[in-house]
Amino acid sequence: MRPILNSQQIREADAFTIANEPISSVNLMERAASAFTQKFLELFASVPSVAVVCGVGNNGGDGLAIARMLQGEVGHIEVYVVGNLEKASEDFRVNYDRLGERLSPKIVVDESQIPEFDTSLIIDGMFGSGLSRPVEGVYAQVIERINASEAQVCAIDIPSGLFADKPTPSAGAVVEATHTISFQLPKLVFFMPSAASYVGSWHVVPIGLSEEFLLQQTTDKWQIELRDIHLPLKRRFDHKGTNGRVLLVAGSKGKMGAAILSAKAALRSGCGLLFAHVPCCGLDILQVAVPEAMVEVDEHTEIISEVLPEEQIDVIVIGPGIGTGKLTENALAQLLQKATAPMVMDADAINILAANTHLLSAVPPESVLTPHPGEFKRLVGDWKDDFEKLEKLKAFCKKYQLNMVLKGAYSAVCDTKGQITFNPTGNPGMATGGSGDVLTGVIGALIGQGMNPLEALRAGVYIHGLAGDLAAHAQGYRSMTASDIVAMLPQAINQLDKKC
Ligand SMILES: NC(=O)C1=CN([C@@H]2O[C@H](COP(=O)(O)OP(=O)(O)OC[C@H]3O[C@@H](n4cnc5c(N)ncnc54)[C@H](O)[C@@H]3O)[C@@H](O)[C@H]2O)[C@@H](O)CC1
Ligand SMILES: Nc1ncnc2c1ncn2[C@@H]1O[C@H](COP(=O)(O)OP(=O)(O)O)[C@@H](O)[C@H]1O
Ligand SMILES: [K+]
Repeated sequence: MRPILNSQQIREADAFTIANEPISSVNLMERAASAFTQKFLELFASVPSVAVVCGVGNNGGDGLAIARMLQGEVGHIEVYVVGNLEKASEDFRVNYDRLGERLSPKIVVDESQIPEFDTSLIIDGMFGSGLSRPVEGVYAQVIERINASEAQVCAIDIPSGLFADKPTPSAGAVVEATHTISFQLPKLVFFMPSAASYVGSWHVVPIGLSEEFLLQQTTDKWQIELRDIHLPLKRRFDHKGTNGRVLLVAGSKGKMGAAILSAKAALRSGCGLLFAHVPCCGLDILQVAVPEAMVEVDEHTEIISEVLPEEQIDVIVIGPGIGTGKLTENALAQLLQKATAPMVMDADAINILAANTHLLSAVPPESVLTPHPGEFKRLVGDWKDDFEKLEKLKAFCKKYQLNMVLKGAYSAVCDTKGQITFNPTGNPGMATGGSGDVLTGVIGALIGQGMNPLEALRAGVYIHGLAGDLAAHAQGYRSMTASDIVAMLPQAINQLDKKC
């Protein structure tokens, strides 16, 4: 997993690398600028004109080095330095001197000197991880002008004005980048919905910071990587009884689709036997749609009113489409009394827990909850910003000793110790009804096959997002449906199996 470190730790990583590689600070800047330039040229095939806007710290130093490296690679280049040159950092000065006559920078210290920015692209190198307070004054005016321009904006390391690891006060100006090329590690704020319009699409480039130092750092936030996913092996003598016996409790009148999507997803994710408990009205529907499932029928015609857990069930998946009526609430409460297998609780099962929080202590250990932000809010109340949302996620998981995935772009998986891992796969095309039901089935099947629930959660969100990406590639973001995600599960899982 890729650690997500705070600004202080990244500064220390820079310093450790400089002292121990060893490499001079200005050569590390050269390496960073070169890594940025290479990625930039990959992203932007032909750039007629670019303005490089620099502060006087090391982010600005990067900007100067990048401007030098882009000579001959892009069309017209303009360089601006915002701020007082007397306060410039040492490495900024070295790069200032290296610029040469042709790129002679224009200095901006007051409003009258701010250009219109009519280039096709702007590189933002005003502030990076050294930002220590909200951006105001002439810096804020430059940012406003950048944001008002038609140009695409590519930020160096982080958009200027955005704090990497804490809320940015609304008073401070922030660059609205279309792209961000960041050094070595992603910043925590990149995973936050509220920062999306500033960060744009982001990319991380290695700059050779000491791996030894990075791995020693303490953090509770990580990003899932492909190499972290280890699917359960299929062995020659496996049989359906050893490949996971999953009980799916899902559906109600008018919402049998949720049960079908979860059931298909579980079967496509390798589960051996799928028992589906559905209301009477769902029997024919499910039998026809998913012939592989064994259906047990509730006494009630339209809803789930009583669930008797089968013997030898490895995992119980409950929630998609079940509704929150009193009888279903009772059925869940009874199930919680009897169940010993871990549970995957989604959708209305979470809504029932939120309305009856005394039930939370009865949830079997090692169970997982899969709320979207609306369901999560019902469980924990509102939050004032995305950082507080993550704190609430940690506190909830620790208090109830549950694993949880808070779904959305960069779904956050949290374990019982409060460690959070963000999932990088997935796309906005997945914001369509039924996508979450698919995820529930995938996670249930992986737990059923013997993965521990936390590993199953991480692998499940990764596979689900990858299948979503493949579906978007095949169908387009706008047209893809949850069924298309199910259809792409085999390809996604095959990709992971090939990597093993
Ligand atoms: N050797 C290194 O330390 C490396 C640093 N790198 C670059 O250096 C950046 C960090 O550089 P710095 O630490 O010099 O800091 P920045 O360049 O981010 O900021 C410059 C200075 O601006 C001042 N400042 C902060 N907030 C302000 C505000 N709101 N208004 C006005 N002034 C403000 C502070 O005194 C700060 O030190 C990274 O983001 C990255 O781009 C890279 O070149 C990699 C190597
Ligand atoms: N913009 C997005 N980027 C990546 N994944 C997304 C995005 N929007 C939704 N998803 C994923 O799609 C799923 C939606 O789940 P949910 O809201 O429960 O849908 P439903 O209740 O309709 O089944 C989640 O796994 C979520 O992470
Ligand atoms: K920047």
